[in-house]
Amino acid sequence: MFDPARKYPFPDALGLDEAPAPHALLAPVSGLLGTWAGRGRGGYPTIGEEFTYAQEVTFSHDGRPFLHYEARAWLIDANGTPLRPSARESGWWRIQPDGRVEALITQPTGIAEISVGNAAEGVIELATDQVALTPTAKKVIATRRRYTLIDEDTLDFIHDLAAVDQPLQHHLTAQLRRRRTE
Ligand code: HEM
Repeated sequence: MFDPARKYPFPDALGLDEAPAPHALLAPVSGLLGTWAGRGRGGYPTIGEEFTYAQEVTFSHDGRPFLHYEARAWLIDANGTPLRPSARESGWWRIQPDGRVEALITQPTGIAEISVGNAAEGVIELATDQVALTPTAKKVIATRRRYTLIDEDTLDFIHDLAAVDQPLQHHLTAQLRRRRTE
């Protein structure tokens, strides 16, 4: 009989050594699998002073040719003390046989991005193909992201933003380190 309380029988894997095995199409992004944490700096012409933030990012899969992506950030002061929650987002990165990536990413600020790009040799580049906004969301026109695996434990991230009548330009730069469980 169907038991609704039963645990989901197909949990996500966070690493290559976990079941299920990653789908072959995930090869160009398999180095991202796992949980990453680190710090970044950000700014934008409309928001005054630059800010420093901490961030945690997780990429997982369930054996099919897409990644589940989840990220949350919080602002910190010069000592690293948390100040307040900041951006959160989650989504799906669909990997195509030629290394193209189609990403769907949503944010609680009323922004949904459809981004397309490419994954090759540890670099994943994504740029928005479409942005959908809820009626009260800030006017985001485009974003551009680049994730660079510096080594197996280090992930650099940059994020450019065209929004609130500003041209595409830097919003965020971060360096994340792989979080190991042992
Ligand atoms: C690590 C991720 C991010 C952090 C830490 C961050 C941080 C910030 C901060 C601190 C502000 C100033 C407003 C405030 O104090 O809350 C801001 C504004 C903004 N951010 Fe981000 N952000 C992140 C990701 C994003 C993403 C992914 C987008 C868009 C897709 C985005 C779009 C915007 C926009 C449109 C504004 C408003 C600018 C304005 O109204 O002048 N941010 N962000």
